[in-house]
Amino acid sequence: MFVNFSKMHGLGNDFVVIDNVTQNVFLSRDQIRKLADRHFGIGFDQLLLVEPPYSPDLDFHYRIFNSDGTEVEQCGNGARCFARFVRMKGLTNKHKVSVSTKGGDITLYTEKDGQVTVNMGTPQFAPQDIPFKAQQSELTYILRAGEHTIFCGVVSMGNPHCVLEVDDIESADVDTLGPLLENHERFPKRANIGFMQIINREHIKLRVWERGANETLACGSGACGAVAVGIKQGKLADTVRVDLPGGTLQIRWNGANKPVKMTGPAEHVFDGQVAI
Ligand SMILES: N[C@H](CCC[C@H](N)C(=O)O)C(=O)O
Repeated sequence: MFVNFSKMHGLGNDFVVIDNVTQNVFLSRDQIRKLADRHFGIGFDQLLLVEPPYSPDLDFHYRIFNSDGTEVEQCGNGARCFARFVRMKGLTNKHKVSVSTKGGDITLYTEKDGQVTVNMGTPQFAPQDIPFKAQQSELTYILRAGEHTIFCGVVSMGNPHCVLEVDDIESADVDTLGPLLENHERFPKRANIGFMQIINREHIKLRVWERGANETLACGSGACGAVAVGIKQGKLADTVRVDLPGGTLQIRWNGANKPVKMTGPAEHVFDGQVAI
C-alpha cells in the first residue's frame, strides 16, 4: 500500500502529516517507529493523522504519535502545521478550524501573515490531571532524580510537562536530566521536560526533552506549559516571548481558567509517497 504524506515542521520540530480523511491508513507502533527512523525511514519527531471529526460541531480529529510509536494527547507545533496542511490540501477553506485531540479540543486560527495561533485550552495543575504523584498541588515540587535534587513546576496542556528553571540554558544538563525525569516514577504516563531560563518577565529561553522523542528543536505544548508554570509562580507577565533552539513562539495566558494561546510559524517542506 502507498500512502501520501507531507513533511512539515514548526521551528524545526518536524512531522510527517497524513490525510486520513481521503485515505484510510492504519499504522502499527512498529511501522511508526520505522517511518520515524532518520536513516531507514522518512524521519520525524511526531507523526500526525488528520481524521474526520468525531462530532458535527468540530472540523477534524487530530491524532499524534511520537517517534517511539506512542500515541499522545497534544502537540502544539503540530497543531500549527495541521492548520496549514488542511487548507493546503483543500480539506477546508476555513481560517478558523476546530479540532478534537486525545487531550481535549483546540481551535486553530490561520493569520493573514501565515502564522498560526492555537487556543491550546486551559492548563491543568492538579496532580491527578497531569498525572503526577503528589499529596497536594504545589507551585514547586522537589524530586530526587539519581543524585540530583530537582525543583520543578508541573502542568498539563493535555500532555504532561515538568518545568525546571535553570541559570543558563546552553549548559543545562538536558541529556542527563531529561531521560531521568521523563521516566521518573512520579509521572505514571512519563512527561515532557522543559528547561527554562528566565531572561525577564516577558522573555524566556527554553529547551525541551520531549516524552517519546528526546530533545527536539522546539516544543509548542512545552512552551505553553513553561509559561503557564512561570506565570503561576509569579515570575512572568501574561505575554511571553519564548526562544527555543529552532526559533521563537509567542505565548499568552491571562491566568485562572483562561486558555493558553500560542502563535508561531508552520512550514511545508515536501510531499511524498511511502510504501507501508
Ligand atoms: N512529546 C509530546 C508530544 C509532542 C509535543 C511537541 N512536539 C509539541 O509541539 O507540543 C508528548 O509526548 O506529550
